[in-house]
Amino acid sequence: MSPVLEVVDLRKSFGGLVVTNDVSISMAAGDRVALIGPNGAGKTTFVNLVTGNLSPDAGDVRLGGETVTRIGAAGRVRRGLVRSFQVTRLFQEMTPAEHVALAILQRDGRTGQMFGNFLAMADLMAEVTDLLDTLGLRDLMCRRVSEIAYGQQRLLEIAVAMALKPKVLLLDEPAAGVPQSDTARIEQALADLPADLAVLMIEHDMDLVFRFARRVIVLAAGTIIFDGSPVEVTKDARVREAYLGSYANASHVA
Ligand SMILES: Nc1ncnc2c1ncn2[C@@H]1O[C@H](COP(=O)(O)OP(=O)(O)OP(=O)(O)O)[C@@H](O)[C@H]1O
Repeated sequence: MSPVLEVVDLRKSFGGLVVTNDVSISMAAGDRVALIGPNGAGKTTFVNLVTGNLSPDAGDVRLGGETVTRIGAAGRVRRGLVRSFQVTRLFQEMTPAEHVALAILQRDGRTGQMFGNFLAMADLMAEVTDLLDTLGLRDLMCRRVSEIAYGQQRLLEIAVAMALKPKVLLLDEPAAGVPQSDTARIEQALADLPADLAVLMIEHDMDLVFRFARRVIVLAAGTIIFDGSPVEVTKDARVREAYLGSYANASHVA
């Protein structure tokens, strides 16, 4: 299958520190990839380079075969590369329905036409309602974000990302900070993502990684030290040493 995302020899330094060291990965439609590694390994920097929030010193990013290295973040979103919206970027005074509606209008290049015509408005609201329903947020769609629980805000991030109809979705610790009682709902939302969507998730929670990912990439000091199956990752000596140690020894994985 031809890749939807290709990252080729990506390199980035901050001062004298090489944070992304000739990193290459390729993802196909339907991939479920977890990106793991110790704190400071360069995971967030890598995602920022892929999304266009940072410029690399060298290397290329390709989406569906098109080189987008010199295209900004908004242009990459239009081409189907979407990163989950961060809770910190949600507008506390706005409702989930308004967030999702704005994302749909942005996707369709209609942000100036929110109150265009009645039929278009009805279609928009139907799509908003459907999407929020899928994520279990329908009953909250007209509440302010400030009034809904943190776990629900994280679900709203996923809803906003999905409203943009991505081909590649990058998720940064989607369940971080969510109380244990609400993580099952987030895991369900991840399990329900469209089968043909390529998903790359940064995650520290190894139980979630092993339930979600069919492929694991390990970054350490800006270099990929492993790219393979979840079962193999626990057996890899370098990964155990750099990161997994106690988890693998506790043999949580079959
Ligand atoms: N804008 C910046 N300027 C200078 N150094 C930076 C900058 N951004 C990140 N770094 C450094 O780059 C290294 C990698 O950081 P990054 O946040 O990408 O790691 P990470 O793997 O995402 O870590 P964590 O798991 O803690 O989020 C760290 O040493 C960090 O201090």
